[in-house]
Amino acid sequence: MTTVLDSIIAGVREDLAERVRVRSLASVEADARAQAPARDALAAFRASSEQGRIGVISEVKRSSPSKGALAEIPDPAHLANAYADGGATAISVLTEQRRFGGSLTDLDAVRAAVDIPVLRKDFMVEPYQFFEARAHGADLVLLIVAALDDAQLRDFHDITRELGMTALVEVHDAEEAERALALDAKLIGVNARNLKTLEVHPEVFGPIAKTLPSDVVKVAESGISGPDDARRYAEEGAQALLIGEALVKNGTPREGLADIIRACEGALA
Ligand SMILES: O=P(O)(O)OC[C@@H](O)[C@@H](O)c1c[nH]c2ccccc12
Repeated sequence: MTTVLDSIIAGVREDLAERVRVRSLASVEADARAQAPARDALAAFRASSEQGRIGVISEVKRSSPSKGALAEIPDPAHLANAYADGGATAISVLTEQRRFGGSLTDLDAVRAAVDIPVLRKDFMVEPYQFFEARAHGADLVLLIVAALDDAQLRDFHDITRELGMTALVEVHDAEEAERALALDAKLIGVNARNLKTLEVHPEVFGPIAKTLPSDVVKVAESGISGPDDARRYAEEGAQALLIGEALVKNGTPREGLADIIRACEGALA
């Protein structure tokens, strides 16, 4: 059966083939290696949680396969500044075009606007994309365990680290969490949205988080609609949250984000 994830990845591969045709791997890799060093995102998350403060990865996302159009975001740099001012630890920029309305141009704009770590959020299926991410100034990339086999996971995790970036390794269940731990991943996201069905199941976070070692930064992802959901995740062991929709649809994202962070005070496990 073809899942949503499969069909997204088919589109990502087509778009990628076009970029590879225009620009060689060697050229992108040279550009990646010429960048200033990536920011240490893991240190930023750890510092935040040591201060008893929830980390937030605030997302720049125009649309999604589950919700359709969310927000126009004519000026991603402006939104990124609001996120940074509101206390974001990092900013996630969707670069997938067909379903999420993102681009590498958005990544460039956000990178130029803020100093905090930036995540290139895409469906990473070829080494080329990792060099591309670094060439565009990304500090973090996403590795979706459900989309990759163990050999790919290891290879891509190695490339990520070799380029000085941090991988946010995304899991949906206990078995995927095991595969993430086998990589020695230190930043693990539990996505409450099943990428095969697009349903959100917030109850998956707590039990998986409990099985993760204490040196792993645990990120709760998807469906966080506001301060109450955020606080619940903090109480269940989240050190960081990944929030898209609720922030892009908030007319005052800086304040919305600050409210979420405030709501988690005193709740971190
Ligand atoms: O907009 P939300 O429900 O706050 O979700 C954000 C984020 O978790 C979601 O965009 C996401 C999580 N993992 C992904 C993988 C690919 C694309 C998108 C995602």
